[in-house]
Order: sequence, then structure tokens, then C-alpha cells
Amino acid sequence: MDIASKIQQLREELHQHNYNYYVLDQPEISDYEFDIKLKELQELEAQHPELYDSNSPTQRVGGQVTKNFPTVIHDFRMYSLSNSYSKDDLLDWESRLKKQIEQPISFVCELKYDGASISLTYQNGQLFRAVTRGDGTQGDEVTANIKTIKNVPLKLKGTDIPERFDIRGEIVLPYEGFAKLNAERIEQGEDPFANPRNTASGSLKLQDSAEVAKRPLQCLLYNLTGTKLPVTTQFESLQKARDWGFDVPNEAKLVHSIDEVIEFINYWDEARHNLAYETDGVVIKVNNLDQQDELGYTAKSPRWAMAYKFKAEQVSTVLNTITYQVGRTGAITPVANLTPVQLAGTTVKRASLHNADQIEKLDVRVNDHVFVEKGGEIIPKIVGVDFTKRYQDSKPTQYISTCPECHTELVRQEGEALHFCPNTKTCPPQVIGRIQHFISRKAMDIEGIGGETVALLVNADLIKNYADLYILQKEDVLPLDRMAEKSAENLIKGIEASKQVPFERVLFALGIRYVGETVAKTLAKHYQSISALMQATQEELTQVDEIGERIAQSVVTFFKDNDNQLLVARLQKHGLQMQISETEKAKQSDRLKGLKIVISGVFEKFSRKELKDLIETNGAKNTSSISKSTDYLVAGDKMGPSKLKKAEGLGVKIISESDFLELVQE
Ligand SMILES: NC(=O)c1ccc[n+]([C@@H]2O[C@H](COP(=O)([O-])OP(=O)(O)OC[C@H]3O[C@@H](n4cnc5c(N)ncnc54)[C@H](O)[C@@H]3O)[C@@H](O)[C@H]2O)c1
Ligand SMILES: [Zn+2]
Repeated sequence: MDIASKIQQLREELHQHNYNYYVLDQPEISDYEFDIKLKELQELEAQHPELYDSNSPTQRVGGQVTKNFPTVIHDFRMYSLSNSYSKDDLLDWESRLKKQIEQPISFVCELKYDGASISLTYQNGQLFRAVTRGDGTQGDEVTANIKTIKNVPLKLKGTDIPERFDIRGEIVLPYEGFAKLNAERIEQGEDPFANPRNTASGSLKLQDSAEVAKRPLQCLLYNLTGTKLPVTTQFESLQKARDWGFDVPNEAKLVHSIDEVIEFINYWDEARHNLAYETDGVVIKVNNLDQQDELGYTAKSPRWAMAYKFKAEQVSTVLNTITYQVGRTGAITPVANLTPVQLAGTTVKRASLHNADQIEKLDVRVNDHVFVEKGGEIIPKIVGVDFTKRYQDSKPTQYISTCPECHTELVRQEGEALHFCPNTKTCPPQVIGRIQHFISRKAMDIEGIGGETVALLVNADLIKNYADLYILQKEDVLPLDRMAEKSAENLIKGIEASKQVPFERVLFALGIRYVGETVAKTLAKHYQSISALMQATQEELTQVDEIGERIAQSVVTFFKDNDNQLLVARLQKHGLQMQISETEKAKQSDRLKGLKIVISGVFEKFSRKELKDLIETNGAKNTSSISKSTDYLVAGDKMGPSKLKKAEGLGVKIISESDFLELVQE
């Protein structure tokens, strides 16, 4: 695989994991694995600056807004944190800081609370709104839900309170409340929640605040943000926030060297098990706020702060059986079924074994005692075997050779880690999975129909593929389990409404391998219609920006298939959007063709997202850091001073929001 495709693949994978994690609150890999992939991508991108993309998961805060709440633009952007894993990493960081800061640097060490980020805005001493981090620029307004949390002050006390400011914190679910909540759920016959972090994050997105009120959430605060704050250091600001009535944990410590930082880390690596809530590390921050200002931000995180992640926790248990799951794309995942064991506050019964190579490498066998680890407290994984406890008659694991669902012989392509069931047409989980993907939120977003309904429809032989959805009648679905008159109507209405979904999402919904959301957008923009795309050769496709061999080949293969051609023709006949709309077309121009434009700061007329769209629909590239090849820097309010300096130094043209508009409208 060439580097460009590898990078593209990692980006797509990470986008999907971000989505699972932040939007669905259902990660499929551990944080540890996520961090490794992200690091791999970072390194590849650093070696290949020509493949830079401002949309890369290395350049953006992972979350996004949902459409279930009003979207609010943050007064001040919310960032992620850079990660470190060792003392050396921290020393490297310190020496980077010292290059920019001449005076001595003190640090505040804080615990890293593991929950969901929140930004509270206070105006005239009262809670004005609460917004999730979202994509960092804008988030979901969840004020009603946050108001149910008992330790969030609605009205502040004390003096020096700025007229308007933000305070950032983390919504967590303490262990005790989590255990109680789960006990209740089990009693009521519901599935218990997997872990406190995802439950906290999921709770914020509930539509019914009364439901949120039942969850014993807490809000822990750690950062004041605003223009006229009555403080000069981070440590002082924590105390101020306490004075005003916020719950700011007392563990934070002011230190003056990296050695002291390490001391703090070592202490809390042990002591954290006695805390009431989950922590996944320590956050180290430059104490002096002027120094913070001077250091500024990268596209994704402050340069003045660093997270240190604790090592994962490990336990040992018995592996009872190995089962194999078939995914939407036919990928086979081996799963270890374990004797239940407590790990980092949750009961673990299953662990991922990844693939055949992994099983062979670790030599994992049924009845082995295995070591299980939770990277970031999600699906745990098996990291080793306790060979001292292996049974004498134990035999090496034989990987399956046929699909557990449809008995087709499995295949494994050169260079692929996973086995696949090649029977894409009739292997049940693949059939169901493809339709589930088709209806999913980012694809056709069909309301009134969920993943389970799809399975019911397929199992009842009512549909065999996604085009069949469009011939469903209310009478067909009424006999289904738990399908009332009203829900049947909603289902049909939802399907009808999906005919208005724009072309790029239809393209994504088709489920062409390697054509994720971003690639679908790129292809839609370039080819403008399905017929043009279907005629494109592999060679032409690779000429398109960001489309590599692997994607090109997959697209060509997909459309060469007779059944797929028929599906597309049927969708077209049912009136789905198979080309970009006239309004979309009208918005596009070449006026900024070939230019590289950086935007920075806060703008008056447009959100950053809108500006970015304007840049891209007019043929230019939006990049996040300034370099020699940058053509314009669109400077907004509150732009970082270092960016400005850099632009001036490199002779990049600095223009205002209105200059930019003139440029577009010329
Ligand atoms: N498993 C997956 O599929 C998956 C997907 C995406 C992200 N993740 C995980 O999520 C994490 C990345 O998420 P992220 O971008 O939110 O970064 P992060 O959680 O590592 O760090 C940033 C966040 O830390 C929080 N925080 C807690 N205590 C803090 C304190 N005292 N001071 C400042 N901030 C504090 C803030 O909410 C801040 O937004 C990684 O651990 C990653 O592994 C996992
Ligand atoms: Zn199969």
C-alpha cells in the first residue's frame, strides 16, 4: 500500500472511531489502540507534509455536534490535549516551552477527570448556558440537562465575578452512582451500562432532562476562560472558581519542576483508585497565564498543557470459548468469552482477539488463563497468556475457515489482517449491515427505522437490499413484532423523506468499501453525478485530490458489478438524489482556485465552519497552520499573537473577514 493510501485509510478509520466514541458513545476499540493509530498517523503526516489535510483527525478535536440540540458557537474555542506517556516526553515538552519562554516556568498538576467535556457560560453571575465541546468550535446546547446536576451553581457567590465568562469542566459519573444505576437497570431487566465515562457522555445527550436528573452526575471544573479574568495564574483561577461556588477538586498542585510533576504522577497512579470517580491521567499546565498566551495553540491543543496518561490496568481470568463475529463488510472478528472479572470498575466478560495473527502471536488457546487489559476502559483486550497455568493437553487454536453465518469459505487478501466472508450478496449480517449503514444518521438518516427494524425486515423476507426499502408499504410492515400503526406510518414517511438527502450522502450510503463520508464528499463534488462517477476509470479516479489507488479500485469494482448497477438504477428510479443539487452547483466557483488560506480567530459575520465552506466551495484549500505556501491569512478577533507574528515573518498576506468576502465576490 502506498503512503497516501495508508494515510487516507488511517484518517478514515480514526474519523469513524471518533464518531463511535463521541457521537454514539459506543467505541469499538480501546483508547490505547486509538491513541496508537493516531500516533502512527501523526508520524506519517510529519514525514509527508505534502499530504497535509486540515480535516485530518490529527488536526481536529474529535467530537461533533449532534442535531438533537441547538448548535452554539463557543465564545472561545475548546481544545483537546496533547498526550505524553513518559518522563522523557515531559522533558521534551519542557524544552520546547523553554525555547519560547525565557522566565522560569511553574506548572499546575491536575487530575484528568474521565467524562465528557462541558463549557458553562455565566452572565451577570448566573448560569447562562451549557454547551458540549462538539467539534471545538461549536457544540450542543444542553443547558436543561446540566441544570439537573446538583453541584453546578446556577447563581454565583463572592466578588470579582466577570460580567460574562466561560468555565470548562468535565461531567463525570462517580463509581458509586454508576454501580447504583446499573443495579437498578439490571433489576428492571435492562442491559447495564458499560462504563462511567460513556454513561456520563450519553446522559448529556438525553432529550428528557427528567431522565438526566435520575443519573447521579457531577461536574468538576478546571479552567476559567474569558477576556477580563481577575487572575494571573492557573492556580489562582482554580481558587477563584472555588470561591464563586464551583466544585474544583482539591488535588491540584503547584510545582516548579518536571521532577515534581513526575512525583505527582507517581503518587496519583496509585492513589487514584481511592478517588470517587474515574481518572485516566494527569494534566500538566503552565501556571502563568501570560506565558500561556505567549505559547498559544496548535490546531488541536494548547501548547501550554500536556496530558499524561496512566498505564492501563490488567487482570487475569480464564478464556472459555472463542466465537467469531461477521461484520457489515464481511470482516471476521474473533471474540474471547471470559469468566467474568472486575477490571477498572466494570465487569469484563468478553475481549477482542483482533485477528488470526494476533491469536497466533500470543498463542491464545481455549481454557488458558489470559491477561486482560483495558486501554481506555472500553472493549478490553487480551495482552498475553499465563503459560504457567496452561493445561497439558491444550491444543493450538484453529482459526475458522468458513463463515459462521453462511458457511462460505473465508478469504484473506494479501496484506490484510482480517479474514473476510466473500459472500457479500447473501451472508445475513452483511445484508443487514449494509442496509443498516444505508439508513444510518450520516448516510440516509432515515427516521422511524432503526438497526433492529432492519434486521426484522430482512429476516421477514420483506427486503433483501436497500433499494427494496423504497417499495415497502405500510401493510407490509404492520405484522412485524412491536410495529404499531403509528410507527409503521413513520417508517414509510421516513423512507419517503430520504429521497431529499443530498447526493454526497447517498453516495456514502451505498456502502462502497473505503468510501467513507469524506471520500464520498470529494467524489460527489468532483463528479457531480452518479452517472459521471460510474463512467470514471480507475486512472481518472486517482487523479482526483485525495483519492488513492485503493479507493479508486474499490469504486470501479463496485460499479462494474451488475447487481450494484441494478441497485443504483432502482434508487434513481425511486427519485433519490443522484447528482448534486442546483443550489449546490451555483455555490461553487473557481474564484479562489489553487490558493491556500488559513483562518484564525473569531469572526463577526460567519462561523469558522461557514468560512471554511466558502473557501472550499470556491476552489481554495483551507489549511490550519501558516507556512511559506500560505496565500492568505484571514484574521479574526482574538487571533493568537504567535500566528500573526509568523504570518508577518513569512510575508503572508493578512486580510480581514470583509476583505475575504470581497475576494470571493469579485
Ligand atoms: N476508543 C475510541 O474509539 C476513541 C475514539 C476517540 C477518542 N478516544 C479517546 O479519547 C481521548 C481523546 O479525547 P480528547 O480529544 O477529548 O482528549 P483527552 O480526553 O485526552 O484530553 C482532552 C480533554 O481532557 C479533559 N480533561 C479532564 N480533566 C482535565 C483537566 N484537569 N484539565 C484540562 N482538561 C481536562 C477535557 O475535557 C479535555 O477536553 C483519547 O484518550 C482517545 O483514546 C477513543
Ligand atoms: Zn458469510
